[in-house]
Amino acid sequence: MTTTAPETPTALPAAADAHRGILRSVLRTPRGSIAGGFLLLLILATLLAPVLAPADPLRQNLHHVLETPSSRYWLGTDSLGRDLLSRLLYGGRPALAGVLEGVLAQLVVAVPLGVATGYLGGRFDRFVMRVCDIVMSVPTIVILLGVLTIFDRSIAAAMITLGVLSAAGTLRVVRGAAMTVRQELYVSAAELLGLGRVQIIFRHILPRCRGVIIVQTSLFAAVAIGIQTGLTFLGLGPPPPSPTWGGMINESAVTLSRAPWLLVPAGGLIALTVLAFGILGDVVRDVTAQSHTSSGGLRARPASGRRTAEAPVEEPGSGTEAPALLRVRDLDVTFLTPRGEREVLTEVGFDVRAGRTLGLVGESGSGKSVTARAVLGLLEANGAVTGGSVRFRGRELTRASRKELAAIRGTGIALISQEPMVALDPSFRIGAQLGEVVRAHTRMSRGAARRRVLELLEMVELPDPEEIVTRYPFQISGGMAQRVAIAAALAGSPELLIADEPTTALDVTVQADILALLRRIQADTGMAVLIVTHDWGVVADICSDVAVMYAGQVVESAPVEDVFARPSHPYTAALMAAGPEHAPRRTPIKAVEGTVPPPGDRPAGCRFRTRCPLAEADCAEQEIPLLPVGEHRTSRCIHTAHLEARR
Ligand SMILES: Nc1ncnc2c1ncn2[C@@H]1O[C@H](COP(=O)(O)OP(=O)(O)OP(=O)(O)O)[C@@H](O)[C@H]1O
Repeated sequence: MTTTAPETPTALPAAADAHRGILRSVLRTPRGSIAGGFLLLLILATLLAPVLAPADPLRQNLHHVLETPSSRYWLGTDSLGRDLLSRLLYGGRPALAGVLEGVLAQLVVAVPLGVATGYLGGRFDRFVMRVCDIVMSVPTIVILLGVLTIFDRSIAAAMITLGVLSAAGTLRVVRGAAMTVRQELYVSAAELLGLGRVQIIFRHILPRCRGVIIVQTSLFAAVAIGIQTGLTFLGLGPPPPSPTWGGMINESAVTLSRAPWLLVPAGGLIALTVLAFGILGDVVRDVTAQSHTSSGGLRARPASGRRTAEAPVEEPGSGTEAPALLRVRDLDVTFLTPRGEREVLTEVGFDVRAGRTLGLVGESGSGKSVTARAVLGLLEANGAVTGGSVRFRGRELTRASRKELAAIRGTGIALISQEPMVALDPSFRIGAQLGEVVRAHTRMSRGAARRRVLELLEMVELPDPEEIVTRYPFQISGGMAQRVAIAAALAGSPELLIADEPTTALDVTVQADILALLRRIQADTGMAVLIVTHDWGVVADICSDVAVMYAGQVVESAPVEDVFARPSHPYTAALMAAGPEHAPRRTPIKAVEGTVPPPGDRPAGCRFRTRCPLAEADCAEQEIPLLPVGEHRTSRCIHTAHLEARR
């Protein structure tokens, strides 16, 4: 699970392109440029109809009826001798105005509600979805005919109604996109850094939904033009002799056998317009899909692929009397899976004291990440804290409201993650992102926030902060991104920093620098650190206390020197079998034979007993509690004496 990021700036030209603007990317494709160009010309031509039209669209000339195209009448004339080109140009105005009215109505309803429901979820989401179900079951055409009757054939009223009714479908699509973006780590990171919900929606969610919004708008425009012309074909809307595209089709139908050409200009233009909107929607979809693929490396990893750790302790050995800043006790977390409920954490407990660093260690699947997420109140939707407590500065977090948690994040507790790149929104420059975080915590002017950003970048020892602020995340290396993430975490001067494998994704040479930086910042600020790691080198380098996790429990906790000197759980001993003094620095924890049993498959009694060299019959008899094994030390083993004897 360890991935190493190259220390050269990540080259993602496709992603860079994607972020330069959907419109430009669309216009670079042949289909997009033709469809876009056609629509642009159409809009300009209809707007400039009074200038461009060769004749008055209402002027009749009964000497020239039903003419085919000629140098005088470029597109011919209708049954009353009116110039078809002029009527088409003028008729485009109500058609495109109708589309605009419908599109605006749809956007006004669908975008705010779609983004809000996708991001916020919960009861509000469920209520809006039920309303959507009802709206979608209503027969649109019947409502439109009713509206036309009530509003005296007003096409504007009909198109606005069409937009509102169609918003239900678009809302669902936008909601889906917002839900996906909601899972991105940079959104969690923004929450953790203390950004408000409205800020997150405008800065992170909405920009990432714009692709689907444009696609939906284009496709709706294609439908709207069909409906607008259909209604005018039926004689609704502006009464004759006002030119409308639908009306022109209607007129051509009357003389179809005598003058079939009459159908071609209006019919062709409507078909081309519908086609152009459709193609534009397709191209935007392709372009945005490409941009998502090309920035695939920046997406959140699935939950099971992440790491964190915790450990249960009564008084995890710290050797100091400082009160615990973070106190976790008997924490149970359960996930609802396709195979039923699974208790992933059982009675996890540990303390993190001011100025100290607790390392959570354990193999993959031991529950480290879930512990960290539970502390931060960021469990996935299928997970819940089912027991125990998480207290920060004495305040219970498991029952805290969203608002209370938001107030603590960033200024109380901050997070840096394993892959800093995913915690940074690829669409914004570093300076803008950091500035936003700084301003979320302080009521600074933009200028003051900019100075603070430069200060923070200097604090994390980044060379040339003035230049760094102008770069996008994909233009900096993994090590630099981690420093930026640390700078963002420090913006709110947090008392506790949770570092989820902060060096795992980095090049070995950069890992030591980042750890040294963390150590220095901790010494300067006195903040507490909870660090999740697989790496005994990291533990030795930076931790003052250790909590070892196995199969959803803390099995040992102690001051770091004690653990290295004399592990008091066979699992810890097995993990350290190579001996930290012999193990190369910053090497992953040595694997113990076998694997961590998954939540549904844990043995009764001691969870480690199936892999334990010291296991005896009594290990299976009952769950083993955390037992004190010395000052500030606890172990979940009833045979520690045997461990001593084997030394
Ligand atoms: N959303 C979820 N739904 C169901 N099970 C989950 C979910 N998230 C985590 N788990 C399970 O919880 C257990 C602990 O996972 P966790 O990611 O905390 O382990 P970890 O010790 O951090 O491992 P790693 O170091 O590989 O990240 C695993 O068995 C995992 O499958």
